[in-house]
Amino acid sequence: MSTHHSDPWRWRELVARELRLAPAVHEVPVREAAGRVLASAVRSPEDVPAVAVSAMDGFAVRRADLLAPAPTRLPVAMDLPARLGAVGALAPGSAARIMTGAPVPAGADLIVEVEATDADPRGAAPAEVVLAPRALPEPLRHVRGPGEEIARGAVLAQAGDRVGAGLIGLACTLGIPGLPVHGAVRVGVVVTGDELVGEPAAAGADHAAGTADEAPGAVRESNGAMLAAALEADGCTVRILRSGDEPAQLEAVLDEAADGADLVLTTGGIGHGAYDVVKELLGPHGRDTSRFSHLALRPGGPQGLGVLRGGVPVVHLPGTPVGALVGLHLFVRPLLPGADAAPRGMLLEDPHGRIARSRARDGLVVEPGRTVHGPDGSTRAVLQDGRRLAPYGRADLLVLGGAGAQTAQADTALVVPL
Ligand SMILES: Nc1nc2c(c(=O)[nH]1)N[C@H]1C(S)=C(S)[C@@H](COP(=O)(O)OP(=O)(O)OC[C@H]3O[C@@H](n4cnc5c(N)ncnc54)[C@H](O)[C@@H]3O)O[C@H]1N2
Ligand code: MOO
Repeated sequence: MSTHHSDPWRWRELVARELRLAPAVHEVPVREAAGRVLASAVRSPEDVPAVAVSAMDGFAVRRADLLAPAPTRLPVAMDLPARLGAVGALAPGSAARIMTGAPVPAGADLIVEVEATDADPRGAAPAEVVLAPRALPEPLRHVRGPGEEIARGAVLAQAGDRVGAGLIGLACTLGIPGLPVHGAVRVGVVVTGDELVGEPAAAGADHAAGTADEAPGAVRESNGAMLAAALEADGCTVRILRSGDEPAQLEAVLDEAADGADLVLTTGGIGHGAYDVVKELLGPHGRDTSRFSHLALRPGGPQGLGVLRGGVPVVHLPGTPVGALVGLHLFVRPLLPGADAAPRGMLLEDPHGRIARSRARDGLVVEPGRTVHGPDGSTRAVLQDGRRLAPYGRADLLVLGGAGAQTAQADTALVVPL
């Protein structure tokens, strides 16, 4: 790969900087927010607990009344279950039987757990109790103060977090009725090429079986369904459209794709040939609204980005299916709210040393890998055998090699989950 090719990491930054997706934001009822991506941070509207409550079943007392370590006999003046209703003050020289979660009466400053008394934990409250803690408890022992669990204003989750069961429980605890989540990112995928045959693969459609033999040079369209599968896994909704290699046709198809979309992707037509329709229409000799580059990246070298009519961002991916898939994962997924696209280090099993050898090359070299969990608790990326497309049948990782993916440990590679 020659050195004039641009750095893929810088391209990734450029795409993220220039193309901002603005998917709709909805406030949805808490139960419907599960699995969606937060559009803004969620803060606690109140203190939890709202007032001081007991953390133990036992007796609320005034510390000054305890003779500990000697036992103390006190009359039981109140019985406080964890129920609704106002709680009066505790008279000096008396105890209140109290249950876990019940508000601590004014005047009481600690709880003696029932195990440290002579009281029967069941049945009616006794008239008197002997309190025998081993030592004099610290002030506020077993009292949970206001805001001790959750302080009012505390950030419970950040924008971009996926809503999980924990946040749903918190929202219910706090009486938060709805959460602000992103609507699905609507993506128009435009596949280009006069050689493509078969119906564009609508979700659930029986995909174009047998049609490739109908004409010499025909290629079954596969990028649409492949990219849609990856995008839908990130919660996007996808429309697949097709264009031939005529700029006028592509122009009309792009207008249609951009209508109601947050993002448009194209595949094909960005190489160095005579019929590169995407480049011809949108590049410097056409509308000049997209820029194109050949990155030091294999596969997926040719890439582009721009803005369509109506301000809709567009990413141009190469036509080769593996190049398009790599481009999607490296450059498009980082734009999608909640997508898990960050490269991470993983132990690598590479029996033929392909990644190690690739490190002599510029930029990034991408190979398909599969996650394997060892009996020793280790997780490893195992490189899949085969050329180009075939090993992607079982791949769940992109394994990054080349000089642009050096890691500190030789047995570790950067991977991106597929
Ligand atoms: N002179 C040079 N030629 C090429 C270079 C180069 O550096 N110098 N780079 C090569 C690389 S790398 C790639 S990748 C391709 C990119 O070209 P395009 O993005 O214009 O892709 P197409 O030519 O349209 O298609 C390439 C290949 O993929 C098949 N294809 C396209 N779309 C689909 C689809 N939707 N489903 C299935 N298959 C598809 C298409 O039939 C071609 O076989 O440029 C190289 N050339
Ligand atoms: O960059 Mo291309 O054919 O290697 O996808």
